[in-house]
Order: sequence, then structure tokens, then C-alpha cells
Amino acid sequence: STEIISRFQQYLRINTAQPYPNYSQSTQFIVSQAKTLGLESETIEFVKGKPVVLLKWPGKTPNLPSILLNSHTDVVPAEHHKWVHPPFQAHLDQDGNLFARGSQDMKCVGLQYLEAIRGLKESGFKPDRTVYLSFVPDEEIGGHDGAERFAESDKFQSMNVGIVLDEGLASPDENYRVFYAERCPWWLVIKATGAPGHGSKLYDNSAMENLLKSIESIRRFRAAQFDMVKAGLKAEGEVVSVNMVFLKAGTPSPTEGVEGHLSLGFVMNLQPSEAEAGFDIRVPPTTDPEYLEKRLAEEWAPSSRNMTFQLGQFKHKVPVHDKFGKPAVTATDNSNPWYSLLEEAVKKADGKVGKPEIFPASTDARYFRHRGLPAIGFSPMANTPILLHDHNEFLNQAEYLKGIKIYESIIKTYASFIGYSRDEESRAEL
Ligand SMILES: CSCC[C@H](NC=O)C(=O)O
Ligand SMILES: [Zn+2]
Ligand SMILES: [Zn+2]
Repeated sequence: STEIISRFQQYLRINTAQPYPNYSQSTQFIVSQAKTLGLESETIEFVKGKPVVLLKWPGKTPNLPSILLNSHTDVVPAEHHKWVHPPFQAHLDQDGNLFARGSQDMKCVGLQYLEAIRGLKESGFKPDRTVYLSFVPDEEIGGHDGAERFAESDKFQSMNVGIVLDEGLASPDENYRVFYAERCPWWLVIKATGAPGHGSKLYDNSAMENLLKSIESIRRFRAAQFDMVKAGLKAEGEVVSVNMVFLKAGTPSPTEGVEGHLSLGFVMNLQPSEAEAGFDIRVPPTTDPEYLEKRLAEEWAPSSRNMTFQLGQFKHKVPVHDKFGKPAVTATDNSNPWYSLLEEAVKKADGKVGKPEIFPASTDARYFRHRGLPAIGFSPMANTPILLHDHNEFLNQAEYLKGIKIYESIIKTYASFIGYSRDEESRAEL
């Protein structure tokens, strides 16, 4: 098992942090792992410099829909000096905790898939269904040049995928968490305009006052949503989250060193004529988007208060709308055999799963769900604090090894499931 851990460390040490991920090194690493495992590999650049590494373990019955194990290779940046151990050193401490950016999100999962396959191959197991692994780029910046392109490709179509596994979240208790849907990201910028004026004058309808009224109203909404979570009435993924992420206002005055001026960077005795605030909003699949858009237009950025807004995701500062409307949800009842098979497989490997949840943020799973496929978010990390995107992200090595056993059980169960669901049949006929 020291070899297993050192392979994990090798992967963690590759700096694939946005915005300049070293994808050539991660690709090289994954392809070399595939070779030692005897898996077929193919690297596809739907967008130049953004490799999707696709591995294949052919099944004995190749006409059965295949299983796709997806993981992203990029990680979010880290503030190196705020970590106890450098984020790309993959330091293993005395308690067996492995510190690295990506140890939870989600290099663990990508490599656990591979280690599980190694174990299964060594045991002589042969899959009925074909198992694919995809290592995709750019999830952390929206996945548009990675999983989105992949899911829309002819290649993907030809793979006849029947079920996708993707990332979940760590669980502080003993139950693994399972995700069947996710909230839709709405990035909102509201802008207020108003008459400028002397800093000493009290008057209505200044840009700052107009913006602050909106912020107050948005905060009341935020508190009401958060209260439902605090009271235990709703789970995190079942309410609308709203967080202000930037404030932009003031009249700049770059007078550093200029005689007679204070060097605050802003003019202090001038009320500005424009002010802006940005919000990260996440909308559960159960919330009516029209209701929220109405609320936005009428209460949060009313034109009667000289406010405008932009909604969407932003590419080069221009909003691009994601798929609004009804986000796709994966069934967890008996219409979806893959869900109960996963539960069963986890139990068989001595793991426990909690109630299925809505993922609070976004993952690449949405692109597969949009294709009409079931996708389950699952990262086997129990008794682990949730540290994705945080300082000092770590995963305990024993937990990592346990996760490999869990995946062995899942892959074995999935790959030897030859029952044909009605849904699969109708897809096969297309
Ligand atoms: C909405 S595109 C960005 C995707 C990103 N995913 C992980 O953190 C997220 O912010 O949820
Ligand atoms: Zn992730
Ligand atoms: Zn992430």
C-alpha cells in the first residue's frame, strides 16, 4: 500500500492549478498509469491544450451500455503561504493525513478508480460491460472546454454510456454522501446609478444608497434561506444560496505621492454616480427560475431605483447563459437500477451511504445529465472534514485506501450488471 500512496502523491504533486494547469504532465502521468494497467488510452483535445484523457477497459459484452468513471484533472489555486505544508508537496504527516490541493477535489477519485481497476484485474475479474475512465480538464472554470465538449462529441455518443460516476463531497460523519442533482449557478451583477454629489450632502437616490437598498433586500432573502438550513428544515442543496462576492464603487484618485493629496486611492468627498455588486447565487432544481428572476427584477435591481443587472456566467466579462430552466435530475427510485446498485455495492464493502442529496455547487455531472444520462456524484471520503477549495486540504491515507475498496465493489457490481432496464432499452433503440 505504500506504492498506492506514493502513486497518489505523484499525481498530487503535478501542479494543475487554474489558471495555468500543467495538463501535459497530468496527461503523461495518467497515460503511463494506463499502460501499466493494460488499459487502452486515447488523448483527445476538443480544444487545443485542453486534453481529455480517455481510458478503456473493454467488456465481454460490448453491446451493453458502458460505465463512465469521470474525474477532472485541474484544481483550484492555493495560497501557498497559508498552508501548513506546501499544497503541491503532498506531505504525509504522522497521523497519515496527506496534504495537497486536489487531495479531496478530486485527484483522489481519479486515482482511486485506477487503483480499483488494478485490484480487480489482479483478482482476475473480467467486466461484462465496458468501463471507461475520463480525465477531463477545466472543471473548476466551468468545464466548457472539457466535459461539456466531450459530452456533446461523436466520440461520446459512440461510447454508448449508460451510467456516469462523478465527484461528490467529503462527509464529516461515517456516512458517504451521494448526489443525484446539483444547483444551477446564477452569477449576478447589479449596478446602481444616481446623481453624484458633495460628500457632505444628504440626498436620496445616490448610486450608493440605491445599491445598499438592494443589498439589504438580498441579505434578507439570504437570511431566510439560511435560517431554513440552520433550523434543519432543508438541506444545503435545497435552498437558494446567495453570497456577495464583490463590491465595486468609488471615484478613483491615484494620487500616491502627489503633493497635498491623501493617498487613499479614492476621492473622499464625492458621492459616486455608479456602484456595482456581484453575487454567486445557486438555485436548486426545485426552485422556479421565473419566480426568482421576477424577484430580481422587482426587488433586487428595480429599474425604478435606477438599477440594472446582468445574469449568467461570464466569459471575458460578457454574460453567457448556462442552461437555465429545469436542470436534469438523476432518479434515485427503482426506475434507476444504478442508484440501488451503488448503495448495495457500498454496503457490501462495509461502507454506509446517507440520504441522496443535491450537490450545492456545480460539477461536470450536469453535462452528462443534460444528455439524458443518469449521473451520480460520489467521492468516498467519510470521517473527513470538507476542505475542498480550502487551505490545508487533506485526506487521510487510510480513508483513501478504504475508498479504493469501495470502488472495487462498485465497479465490480456495475460491470457485471447485465439486467437491462427499460430506459436502457429505449436508448439502445435510438
Ligand atoms: C459554474 S462553473 C464553475 C464550476 C465550479 N465547480 C466547482 O467548484 C463551481 O463554482 O461550482
Ligand atoms: Zn471538483
Ligand atoms: Zn472544485
